[in-house]
This record gives sequence, structure tokens and C-alpha cells, in this order.
Amino acid sequence: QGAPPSLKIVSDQPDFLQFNNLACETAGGNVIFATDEWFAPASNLLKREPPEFIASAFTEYGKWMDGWETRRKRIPGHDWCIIQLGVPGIIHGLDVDTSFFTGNYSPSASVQAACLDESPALTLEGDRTGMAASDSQFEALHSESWEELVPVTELKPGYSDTCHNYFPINYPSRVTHLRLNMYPDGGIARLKVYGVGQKDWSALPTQDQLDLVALVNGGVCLGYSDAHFGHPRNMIGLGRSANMGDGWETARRLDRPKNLQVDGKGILQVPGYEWAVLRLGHPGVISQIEIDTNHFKGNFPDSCKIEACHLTPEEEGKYVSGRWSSDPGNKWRVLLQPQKAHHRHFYSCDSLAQSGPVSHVRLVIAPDGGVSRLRLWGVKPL
Ligand SMILES: NC(=O)NC(NC(N)=O)C(=O)[O-]
Repeated sequence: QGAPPSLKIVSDQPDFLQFNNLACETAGGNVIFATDEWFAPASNLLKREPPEFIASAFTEYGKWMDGWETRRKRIPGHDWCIIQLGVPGIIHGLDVDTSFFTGNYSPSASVQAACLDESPALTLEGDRTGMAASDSQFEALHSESWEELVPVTELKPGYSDTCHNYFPINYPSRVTHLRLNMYPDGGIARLKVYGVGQKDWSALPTQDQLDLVALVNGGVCLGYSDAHFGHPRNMIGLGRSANMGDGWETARRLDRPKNLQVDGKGILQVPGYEWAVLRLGHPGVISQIEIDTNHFKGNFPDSCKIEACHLTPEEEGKYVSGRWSSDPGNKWRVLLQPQKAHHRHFYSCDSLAQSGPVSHVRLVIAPDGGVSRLRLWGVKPL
């Protein structure tokens, strides 16, 4: 049924870029301390929007820059900040993005990590004076001794072809906080922390209904056919989407028939479709589905369908080499028959309770378009 889904793999980029950004401000990431924020605050590191440069923008402190930028240091030491991840989890890679910092980029950086689940809440922010650096609350963390994820490494300047400093990470433990060190000072535009959330499922009563695919519950996108305007991982973010950039949006398919026809249910008869595969944070029985096309007004899909299957981690390994690169074909079973999709839809699926726990879903949209949120409410098995 229909043309085979296309697989567009951009192979010159690291595979870890497909994971979630656990430090993003929209996932709840927060900078809780910085030694110096003279030119530009460290909170800019966690912005979701790509960095900008506005040639005419100046502040009373100097040139306005879209990133974290400290003063030219004239005292011993180096600059650093502490970031609390919005979603604690396993980190697979980092991007230290120096975009637009050219004569003022940080020449070297290192990254350290800790899991501070048991520590009291840390709230103090740094200031432009760097005075908070001596605060005993932060000294007590001994962050200078945290595990090293990235050793001191030279960075490349923020020109368009050199700005991404990618670091694959192979660190098996759950992380809640990072310390980003700049040697000795300078600017970094963004810190992207790519990984998968990790939740303590043992603490959750089995009868509790949870959005099993949510970013905060460990959901992750493993592959997709097209993400021209927006990555499918955006669909599992917190709350309703902020704007059209905060959703999965494909390009218009070029195989759309010149004259469109619909079937008896009003569903377009088109040969092509797009898909995204997501792994749930925990296998479970799904009882309610939400599909929200908020903000996609002239570009919502005509219809959507959801399939699901149960794969062990070993089985998943057969389909994911770096990213989702083949397909379990006959393992998929239909969770949601093709539906028209043009606003916020809730589907109750009592009958699905009988189909047993599933670990992966595939959202199929036809022929193309945008979906802002996907929620899969269910319970983990006994
Ligand atoms: N032109 C600059 O960007 N100068 C300085 N930085 C800012 N933001 O003003 C500097 O030298 O670090």
C-alpha cells in the first residue's frame, strides 16, 4: 500500500544529533551559576532558536552577542558555569557551538558531569561581576572534581563552516548537571546536550497513566523519512507547542497527484507518505492517543495513522545502526486507523488494551505536513 517510505540520511553529521537536547530551555534546562556574564548571559547557551548576529546591536556592556560571553580575563583562573539539565538522562553527544564568536570565541573548553539527585536545590544565579563565584553553596559542590566528559580541547571559531564542535560521549551513568569550562575566557553560542531521558520507573505505581513517549519520560525519536522544517523529536516536548518551529514538519512531497481525489471517508488518495519511529520511555499498554496539529494551519497532514510493535533492545539493535535504517516490517500492528488530522485530536483506544505492551510506535502522515505534539497515554505492565 503506497510508495515505499524514503530514507534521507545525511551521513556527514554525527548520529547523536538525532537524540533529544536534554539541556534545552524548553525542556526545563537552566544555568544555575556562571563565574562571569559581562557581555552576554550563560542562559543563552540553552536557547532553542539558532544563534543570531545583529551587527548594529550593542548594550551598555559592549557588543550584543547571542551566547555566553565573559570579559577578557585579567586575573588568574578561567570561566565556568553550571547547567542543570531539564531532563536527567544518558548523554550520547555534545555540540559546543561557537556561532558568530570569531575574534572573541573561547579557545578551549572542557565539560564535566555529575548526578546530584540527592543534593539540595541550587538556585543561585551568577552575575556580571563574577562575585557569586566564591559562594559557599557552589564551592560545596566541588564541581572542579566532577567526572570529565570532554577533556580540555581546542575549539574552532564561530564561522558558518567551523562553528560546530561535536563531541561523541560514551558515559554510561545518568547525569543531572554539567559544568562547562572555558579556557581562559571568551564566548560560546550554544551548548547542545544530546541524549535520552532516564526516569526511575520502579518508583511509579503500575496503575498510573503516563505519556509513555514524552521526552521527560524517556521517549526518543529513532528515525524518520523527512524532517525538512522540523525534527519529529519536537512532538514529544513539554506542554503544547510554542509555534510552528516546535513540531515535526516535512517538505511538500513531490509525488502529489496533479488532481487530488478523496475516498468515501474523505481521506486523500495519494501514493506517498512520511513516517517517524519513536521508542517509548518504557514498554506499556497505550489507552489514549493525542495528536495535535496546533500552528500547522495551511500545512497539516491530510491523515495520520499509528502503528506499534514490541521490540527487545537486541531486536531494536537490528533496525538501528546509528539511526533507524531498516524496518521491522511485519511486526507493526495498527494502533490507530488512518484519521483526518487538522486540530487537537484525542483518541480513546480501549480495544488496544488487549493488544499487549508495545515499545515502539511509527507515526505515518499522508501525504506530508506538520504535527506539533504526539502523546501516548498508557500504563507500564505489572
Ligand atoms: N567586538 C567585540 O565583540 N568585543 C568584545 N566582546 C563584546 N561582546 O563586546 C571582546 O573583545 O570580547
